[in-house]
Amino acid sequence: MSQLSVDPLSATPSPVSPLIEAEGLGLTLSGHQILHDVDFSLAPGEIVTVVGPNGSGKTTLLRVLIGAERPDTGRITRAPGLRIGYVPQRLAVDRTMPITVDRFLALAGGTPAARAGALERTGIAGLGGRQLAALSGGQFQRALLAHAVLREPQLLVLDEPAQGLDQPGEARLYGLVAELRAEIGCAVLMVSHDLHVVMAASDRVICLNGHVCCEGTPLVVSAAPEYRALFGHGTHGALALYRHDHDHGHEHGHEDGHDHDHGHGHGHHHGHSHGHERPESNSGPGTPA
Ligand SMILES: Nc1ncnc2c1ncn2[C@@H]1O[C@H](COP(=O)(O)OP(=O)(O)OP(=O)(O)O)[C@@H](O)[C@H]1O
Repeated sequence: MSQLSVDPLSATPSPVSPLIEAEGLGLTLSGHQILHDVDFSLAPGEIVTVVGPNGSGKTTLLRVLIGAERPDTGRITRAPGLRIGYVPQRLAVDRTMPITVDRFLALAGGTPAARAGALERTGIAGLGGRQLAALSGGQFQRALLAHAVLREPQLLVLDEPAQGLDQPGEARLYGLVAELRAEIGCAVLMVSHDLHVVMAASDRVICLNGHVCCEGTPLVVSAAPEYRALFGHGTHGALALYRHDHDHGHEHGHEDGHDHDHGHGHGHHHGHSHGHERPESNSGPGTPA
């Protein structure tokens, strides 16, 4: 479906320029090709989730798209002055270095009122004086979100924002992400391993395995052969794959009770039949506003 805006002067619908548009992205690190031939486009207000096996390049793609990593090939166009709020995959807080939530937010700038507003928005009002290292997992992820929304971003980039949370906590966090999108009007680009969440909260899903295996609405992707080759059949595929891979050597206390799918799908499927279901406004070259 194409995204249109109405020009108040002419009252004629006009296509909305993408926030980020990229073509033919490729990146090799330490002699390993991490990404190749990746095309990408993100419209204002859209929620796009990247799924893929461990090591498939999801974090790297996010870093390339926000400009933290330079691709070897391809081109990226970002809307001029694009304000991005970023929650990285890992942020370790050293308990020996005390820092309160409010001081942490202050690192991103903003007035005390703006910081209080960000805490309010993310459901942790009143925790500003708490030590960052003393927060629960869910509170910590919310503090990271508060940091990311402080400057009213046009784009929120979230790399597994619900990691370490139990299922209800995960559902609440993604509910919050949807609320923030509605309130701020920002687009959201995130990495997630939870297909249920993807189905509920995303406008579009990109299945990545070094390249874009398939993309489209959650329903289209979950039925795509490329997706199923990676994650297996049924809605538990993605979750089970992730849980299994992360079950050894990590202390995820909440994982008991989940089915473990030992059919890894690590024979990475490189068939290129793109089940693309792109919004029309994303398919052509555009000059971002
Ligand atoms: N700076 C680097 N130098 C060399 N290899 C790297 C570097 N960064 C990432 N890689 C490799 O690139 C591959 C993709 O990593 P990336 O973190 O993007 O995957 P991912 O899909 O986000 O994985 P996960 O689901 O486990 O978080 C991995 O094999 C990783 O070891």
